[in-house]
Amino acid sequence: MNPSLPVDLLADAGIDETRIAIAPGAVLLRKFAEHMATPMLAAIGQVITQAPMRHMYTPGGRRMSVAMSNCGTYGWVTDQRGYRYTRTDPVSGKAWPPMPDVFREMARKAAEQAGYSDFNPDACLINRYMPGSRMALHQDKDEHDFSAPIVSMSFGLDATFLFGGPRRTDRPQRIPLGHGDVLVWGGPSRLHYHGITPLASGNHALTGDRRINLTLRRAR
Ligand SMILES: O=C(O)CCC(=O)C(=O)O
Ligand SMILES: [Fe+2]
Repeated sequence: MNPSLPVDLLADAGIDETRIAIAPGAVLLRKFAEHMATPMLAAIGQVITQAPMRHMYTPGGRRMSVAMSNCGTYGWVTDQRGYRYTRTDPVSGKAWPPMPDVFREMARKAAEQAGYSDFNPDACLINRYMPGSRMALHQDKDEHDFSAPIVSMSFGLDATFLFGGPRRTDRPQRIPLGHGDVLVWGGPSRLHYHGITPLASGNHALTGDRRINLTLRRAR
């Protein structure tokens, strides 16, 4: 089977169905990372042997249903002291594992496709969703500079991404995300509220009973 064939036929017909505008500054790149899923999942496996996935606690004391780890110069953490980026993993006291080149390059290419040149992420959050795991509507606003976009990659089970507006009360769009899909948002939508509805159970050939998300950002 040649999975790229239907896309090529669409491209020949002048239809670019893989690149979908979501909002000003926000683009969904369907299956953009699919061809690199196997090496990327292997790289995630390497990272989490050094910085194991863990359930963090919100500043309000709630255990997050999503398990997380990080790689890159900075890692995003949350505990009773608040949401922030750290250079070291609070569990081990060691630096976060380096960001695999394959993550950095995929993120850079996706950002470019979405109209953001020279994206240079210094932080990669790894999110693991099991059935029932969710992420409530929030803004990504712990970064110092909002000029860089966010690049978010999905692997494994399908999810429903909620993409809202600049106010928490703005009614979100429901965007189905599948294996290999990459969502990029920045510019006018950089601070838009977003989240993930509770993951449905299922089985994926590469990830089994879970969804893995990589969220790449410029923290500093
Ligand atoms: O899992 C996702 O697709 C979204 C993750 C997210 O919004 C975040 O980690 O800030
Ligand atoms: Fe987010």
